[in-house]
Amino acid sequence: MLLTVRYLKCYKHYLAQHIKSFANANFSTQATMMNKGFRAALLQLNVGKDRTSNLENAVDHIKKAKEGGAKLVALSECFNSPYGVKFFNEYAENIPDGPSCKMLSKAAKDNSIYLVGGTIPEREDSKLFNTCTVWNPDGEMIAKYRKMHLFDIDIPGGITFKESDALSAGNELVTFCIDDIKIGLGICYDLRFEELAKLYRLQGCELLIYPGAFNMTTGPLHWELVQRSRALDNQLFVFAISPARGEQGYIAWGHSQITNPWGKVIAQAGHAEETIFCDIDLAQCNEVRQQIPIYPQRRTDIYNTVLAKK
Ligand SMILES: NC(=O)CCC(=O)C(=O)O
Repeated sequence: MLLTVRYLKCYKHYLAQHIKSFANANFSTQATMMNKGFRAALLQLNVGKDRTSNLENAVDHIKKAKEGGAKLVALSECFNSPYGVKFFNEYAENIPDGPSCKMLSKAAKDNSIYLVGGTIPEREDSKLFNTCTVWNPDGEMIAKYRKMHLFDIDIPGGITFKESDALSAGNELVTFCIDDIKIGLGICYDLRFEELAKLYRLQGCELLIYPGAFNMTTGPLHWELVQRSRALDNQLFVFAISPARGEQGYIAWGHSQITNPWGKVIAQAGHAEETIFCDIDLAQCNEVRQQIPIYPQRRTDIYNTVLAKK
């Protein structure tokens, strides 16, 4: 029932978009839309301590991404502030009234794009969250996702990080639609949790977007691998967007990436500031799902029996 309501919501949105775009059609030759797809741009940006310059840099790159034909533009985890437990409180903002959201809304509207606003530290009452917002081409916030799995790890001689010292975890899956394409949201460490991705697949998603910031210990071994795993297991596209690699504080791995439903990496950045563009053909999801039909072949009868005993 819930799924039907969600599908209808997507479909309603799809119809509204098409009626609107038909009315506004200028029959330009710019090929930003394909059959069932769009051009995406992932912005891997330098991030420093000055929030205003981080926001200005993002605005600049969003404009360039639009000029490059992107219909969807996505930013990284903590694109507006340094990533670190000691910084979350200092940089936290109310959503949607804080300066970062104001900028995201305006940038989406000025450029008439869908904008996945990376993440920002969010304050609500006495709690802080690591939160991703999504904006439509009218500058309206259409989704808000709070990181569900907090990044708490301890690798001696590598990295120790405890997000839960400052942040609270979100408790909700969040999706949004572009035309009839359903997109699920996660944030960085969420990538490691296959169950989350599977639930999104079961809700009908064809693309998962994870603003992230892997580190120099786990990044080389796991960043590409976990994305390919989520994409292959669920036969959908995965986008992950990192900040560019800095020189001090938390050093991000970089390598923002787009993986297709075959599990193939189809675009990947280096570690410096860079925008990657990619034309996404969502028809590939159905193609893989038909040719290797693992979903209907799952033995949920067995899985559920075993799980019930746990
Ligand atoms: N920001 C994060 O959640 C980092 C996740 C990470 O680096 C990992 O190894 O997982």
